Amino acid sequence: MLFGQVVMGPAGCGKSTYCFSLQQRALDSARNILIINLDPAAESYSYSAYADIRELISVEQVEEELTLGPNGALVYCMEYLLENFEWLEEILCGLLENDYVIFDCPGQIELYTHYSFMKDFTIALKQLGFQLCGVYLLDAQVLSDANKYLGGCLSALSTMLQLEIPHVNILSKMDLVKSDTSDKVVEEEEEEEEEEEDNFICPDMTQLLEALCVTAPKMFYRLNQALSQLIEDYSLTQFIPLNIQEPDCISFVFSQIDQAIQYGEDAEVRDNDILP
Ligand SMILES: Nc1nc2c(ncn2[C@@H]2O[C@H](COP(=O)(O)OP(=O)(O)OP(=O)(O)O)[C@@H](O)[C@H]2O)c(=O)[nH]1
Repeated sequence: MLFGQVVMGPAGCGKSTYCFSLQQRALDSARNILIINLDPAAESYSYSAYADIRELISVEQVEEELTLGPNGALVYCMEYLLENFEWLEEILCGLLENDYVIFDCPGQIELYTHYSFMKDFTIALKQLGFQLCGVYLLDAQVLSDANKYLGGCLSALSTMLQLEIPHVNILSKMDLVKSDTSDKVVEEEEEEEEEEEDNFICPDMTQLLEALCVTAPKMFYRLNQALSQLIEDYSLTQFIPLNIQEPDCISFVFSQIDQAIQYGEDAEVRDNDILP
C-alpha cells in the first residue's frame, strides 16, 4: 500500500511552501517524503523534487510549439501527462513501503473544478495501489473578507466533490494573520473544549451570514443563507490552520490526513456492505 497527498489550491496559496515544510519536518519521522512537481509552468520551488512533470512536458515548450496561450498550454500539458501516464508509472514503480508521495499541483483551480483531469489522475494513481488524500490550501487572508472566504470554501467543496477522495482543508500562512482580522469571520474554539479541537478554525455560520449581508443587497439574503448552510452541512467549516513556524503543526496535519484516509477506507467498506 502506498500513501500520497494531492496538494491543490489557488495560485500563490502556499502549496510548494507546504510541500517543502512536509519534507523538512518529516526528516526525523518514519516517512520518506518524495515530492513530485506536477506544475508544468513552475519556475522554481524550494523542495528537492523526486520527479518533475517538466521532464516530460512544460508550458513553455507547448506555448512555443503549438502557439497556445498559458491556460491552453497548461491544460494540454495535463492531458499529455494522462496520455503518457507510463512516464509517472515508471517513476513510481520503485517505491518502498515508507515512501510517502506528495503531488504538488498547479494553481489553476479550474483544473480541479471544471476539468475531469485531476479525477482521472487520482483514479490512475489508485489503480497503482495509492491511498490518497486531497489537501486543499486556502490563503488565510481570505479570513478578512466574508465574500473571499465563501468563494474559497465553495472552490474547496467543488474540488472535494469532483475528486471523491478523502479530503482535508488547510488555511495556510497563519503566521500572517492577526487575531483581530480572523475574528471578523471566524472564532477559534472555546478554550475549555477538547485540546485537539483547538487546532481547528470553525467559523460561526450566523456570523458569516451577517458579514455577507453587510455588502450584499437584501435580495441575496436567502441565497447567502443557503450557501452558509451548504458549507456547514459539508463540514467545510473545519480548516486546519497551518503556521509553518510551529514545529508541531506539520505532525498535526499528518495525523488529520491519516485519519481522513482511514475514514475513507472505512466508508468504502461500509458502502460495499450497503450497496447491492
Ligand atoms: N509568511 C508566509 N508566507 C508564505 C507561506 N507559505 C507561502 N508563503 C509565500 O507565499 C508565496 C507563494 O508561495 P508558494 O508556496 O510558491 O505558493 P504556490 O501555491 O505553490 O504558488 P503557485 O505555484 O503559483 O500556485 C511565496 O512568496 C511564499 O514565500 C507561509 O506559511 N507564511
